[in-house]
Amino acid sequence: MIAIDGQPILTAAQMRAAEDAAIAAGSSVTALMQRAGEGIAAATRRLVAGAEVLIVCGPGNNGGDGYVAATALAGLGHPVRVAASGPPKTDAAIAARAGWTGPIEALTDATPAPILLDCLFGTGLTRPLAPEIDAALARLSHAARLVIAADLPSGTNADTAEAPDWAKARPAALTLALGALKPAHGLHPAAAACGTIRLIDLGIDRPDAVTVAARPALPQPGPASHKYTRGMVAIVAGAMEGAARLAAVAALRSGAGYVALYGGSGQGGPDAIVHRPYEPEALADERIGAILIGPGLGRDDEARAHLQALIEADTHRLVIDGDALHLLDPDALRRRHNPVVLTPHAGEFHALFGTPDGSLLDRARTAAARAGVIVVLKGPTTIVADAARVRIHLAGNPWLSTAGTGDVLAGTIAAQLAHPHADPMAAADAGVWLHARAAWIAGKSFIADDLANALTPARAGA
Ligand SMILES: NC(=O)C1=CN([C@@H]2O[C@H](COP(=O)(O)OP(=O)(O)OC[C@H]3O[C@@H](n4cnc5c(N)ncnc54)[C@H](O)[C@@H]3O)[C@@H](O)[C@H]2O)[C@@H](O)CC1
Ligand SMILES: Nc1ncnc2c1ncn2[C@@H]1O[C@H](COP(=O)(O)OP(=O)(O)O)[C@@H](O)[C@H]1O
Ligand SMILES: [K+]
Repeated sequence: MIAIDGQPILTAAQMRAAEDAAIAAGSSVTALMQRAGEGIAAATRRLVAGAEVLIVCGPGNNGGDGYVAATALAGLGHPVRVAASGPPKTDAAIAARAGWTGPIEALTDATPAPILLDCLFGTGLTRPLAPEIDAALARLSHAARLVIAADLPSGTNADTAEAPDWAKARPAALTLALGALKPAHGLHPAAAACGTIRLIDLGIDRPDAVTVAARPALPQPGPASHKYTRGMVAIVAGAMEGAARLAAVAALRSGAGYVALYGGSGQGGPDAIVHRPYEPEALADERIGAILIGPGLGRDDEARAHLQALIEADTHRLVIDGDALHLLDPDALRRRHNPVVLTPHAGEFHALFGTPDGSLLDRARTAAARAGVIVVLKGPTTIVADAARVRIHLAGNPWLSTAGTGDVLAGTIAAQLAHPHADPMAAADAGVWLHARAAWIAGKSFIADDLANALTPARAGA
């Protein structure tokens, strides 16, 4: 059982292909199932302190994992019962079922136990749960002290992240992803139904274009550093200066060496922020590493002109956020040479790109490919994508749902992007990671100013 940072995420079809490749290379479904079932048994035993476990088994290989886990737990003297929705149908599950010598109850009248181990369906789900199965899981999960899901809470669609009613009402305490994570482990509503997620590694080779974000490697200042080598951020201020100031504080506290606000009243905020009048020539300064436009910019003609000038000048890396996303033609970005990061929330993303096919992960990647940019699609799970890669961030928390936290994120990303030689995708990733870390440091009921301030300890600990 291992932590999920940096781990690949595979769709159900990719998982089947990876499993087929492992089998072609000499493994077998039975061997993989043995490893999965034993891993589930070991993780369960560690968590439940001797309490009785009811394992519910379905007809496919998820059920097969359950029979292996039941046999392993019983072999260790752990109290365990098994209930099934019907007979096993795959060869490996039939063999696993044959290894279990205890009784098998019918799912619909099984008596509950303190621990429910859910092995009914995993990635092979082909249709929503029948009402009597959902009802049985609702009854057994409510009566249990703890629910553990094998691979996914049964009834979850691995790719779209739709979740069944029983699991939305009674999330698992622990979900053990088998072989690799699936999109549903990261995307809501399914992610909330999974509880804590851990991986049981089955030794299968997996593509890594889509992964859970890992802890970033952040540059540290050295003896030769000065303010420009740490990265200079320019922020275009507009109608609501407070938003641009929040972004400026965030940029400074997350590692930028120099932050200047262009335009606005020239006042307010910490003295470390430099105020300058808005002049296109000033923004051509070669020492600027990245320019942020959008927080509090307004949506009038002046704002539109400022955005257009920056996009056309193509002299610097850009972060485009907030109001600027409402003024943007994403297709115009394709002509640019310097990297661009867009930071839309779901509504802004929809207004910019409509609803491309597929899961949120596919949509973010499709949009990034269309505009030739890096997309940071913000939400309870934040997705960072370029045309080829997707990183998902699960570490934020719901206290971030307060005004101004998006401005803080934009400034944090701009600071990472401004660092000389920063890889743009890694910079966007690092920004989201630092922002989430700051949210945990800021505690509960924080305001965006507290979050920006918490970036100092977040950056210090990274
Ligand atoms: N991918 C891998 O490398 C491994 C996968 N394993 C397990 O295998 C699982 C996938 O196994 P399967 O492909 O057999 O699929 P599942 O065991 O998830 O379920 C498929 C079975 O359920 C039936 N079914 C699907 N939706 C249903 C519904 N709504 N109501 C009633 N019946 C329904 C199908 O007809 C089929 O018989 C994984 O989730 C994992 O638990 C492990 O055993 C070993 C390694
Ligand atoms: N329920 C939530 N759980 C986790 N993160 C959230 C949640 N709601 C919002 N966030 C995060 O808070 C930030 C909000 O940004 P945004 O929507 O632009 O707000 P604003 O424009 O008010 O600053 C994003 O980083 C988003 O991922
Ligand atoms: K399951």
